[in-house]
Amino acid sequence: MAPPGSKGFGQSPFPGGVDRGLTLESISALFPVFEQASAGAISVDAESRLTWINDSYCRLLGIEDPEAVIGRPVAEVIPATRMPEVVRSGRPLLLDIMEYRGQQLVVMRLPVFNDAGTEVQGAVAFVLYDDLQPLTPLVSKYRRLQSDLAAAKRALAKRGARYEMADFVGASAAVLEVKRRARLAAARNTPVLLLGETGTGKEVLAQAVHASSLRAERPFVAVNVAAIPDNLLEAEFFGVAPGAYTGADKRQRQGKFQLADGGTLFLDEVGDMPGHLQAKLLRALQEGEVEPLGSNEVAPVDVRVIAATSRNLEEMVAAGSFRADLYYRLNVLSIRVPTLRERLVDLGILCDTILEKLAAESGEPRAEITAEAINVLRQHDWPGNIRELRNTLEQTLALNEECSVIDVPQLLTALPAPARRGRQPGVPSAPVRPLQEAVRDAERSAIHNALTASGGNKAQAARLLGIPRSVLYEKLGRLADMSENPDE
Ligand SMILES: Nc1ncnc2c1ncn2[C@@H]1O[C@H](COP(=O)(O)OP(=O)(O)OP(=O)(O)O)[C@@H](O)[C@H]1O
Repeated sequence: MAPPGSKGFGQSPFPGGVDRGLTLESISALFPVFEQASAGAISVDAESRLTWINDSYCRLLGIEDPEAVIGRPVAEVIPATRMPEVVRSGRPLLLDIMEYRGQQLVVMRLPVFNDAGTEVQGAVAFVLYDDLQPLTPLVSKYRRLQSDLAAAKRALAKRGARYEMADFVGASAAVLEVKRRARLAAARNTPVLLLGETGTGKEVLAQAVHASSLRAERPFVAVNVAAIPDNLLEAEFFGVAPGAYTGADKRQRQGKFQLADGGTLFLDEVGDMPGHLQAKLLRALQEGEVEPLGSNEVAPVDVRVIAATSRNLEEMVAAGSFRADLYYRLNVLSIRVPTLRERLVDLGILCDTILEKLAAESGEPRAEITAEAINVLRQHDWPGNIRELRNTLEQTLALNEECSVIDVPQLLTALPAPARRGRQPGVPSAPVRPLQEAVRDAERSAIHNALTASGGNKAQAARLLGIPRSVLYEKLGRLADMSENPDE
């Protein structure tokens, strides 16, 4: 039956029109059909007191003396009933599952209106099924879909965070301390600040903290502040309201904060954040709300922030280029991630893990590395840290076909020049040459090192070298000219 006021199409089944709720008169024709087809029926008055109950419902509920329950509030007789809600709202509950002493009953509840259709004068209810058996296929399909959904959500969350605590490899005292603090961070919900040079594993650690936290099943969203042009950062972080500017999407575009809702947002290179956005980030952290670009409304977000930087934030605060209030907000729990130079004892285990990963990625047999080769690696300074170590091992394998054991000669094909010279005190490490030539070679080697460490990323290499990107391009151009005309 169409509810009062609803629209429909085609020829109406009720030519006289339907403009009232169910009245006693209209329900009386249908009542016997429902009553006999169902496993039980009751009616209540405008105060939700039981006015009538049939035999089968009494049997179902185990009521021996029906007279004793008539006139009592229905909720006293059937504690899980929602009849009072139907009487109060005047809205039917067409299908509901109600628990009664361990059984699950599928029930339908309908409000009953007075003749004028203006006031609820009670309600009737029918037990459609007293056993879920006939609904089993439906229920099991629902359960299967629920568990597929949960599995898909878990897989999605894992895709966000690929690393766990065990992936932060190392057994040195410095690494054990890092892991102790990371576990502490995982158990809390406060912001975490990861400090360390490029390639030391800050992102690995951020993912590990997320994976060990209560938010592990929720998203892990990473954003590298240095990699996004300043004018796009605000939209990237906080999203864009529909039609915020000419050409903007008609729909709302979610920012990283909204995408990370319920989970963790990893802000890499937070020291590169421009001033005006630092204020907005501070507000998001303090108030737990964000304001999409072009919107005057704020939206609540529940995000745990892990920030990382290779820059000296304290110095930046002193110089006025990083807000002190944001710094203190981010620096609730800080973890200094050690450089590879500080934990050379971990070289062996790191090489082992990296070679294992490289084999899994390429499908080739796993290569071994000799103790002598590791000794050579120990001589190097590793400005690009573990990322550089990984690149060096990857290049060694690429340059030495079918290499099953990496020994010193294989390693030297890929290792940047300075480490090859070794450190022999008292013996010149290279022939004495004119200073200009030595400086040029040192510059070439420093640039080569930085590019290897950054995996060819020139912006990152320039940062490692402590020079602007434009200067790096200029130097690369000059070095290229020199290799073409070596006598210049
Ligand atoms: N402790 C570790 N154990 C194993 N692998 C590591 C470890 N730390 C880093 N790596 C590997 O080194 C590479 C660089 O790590 P990651 O990106 O986490 O460094 P980062 O400090 O965040 O660098 P950046 O500051 O340049 O973003 C990755 O390939 C990562 O798998």
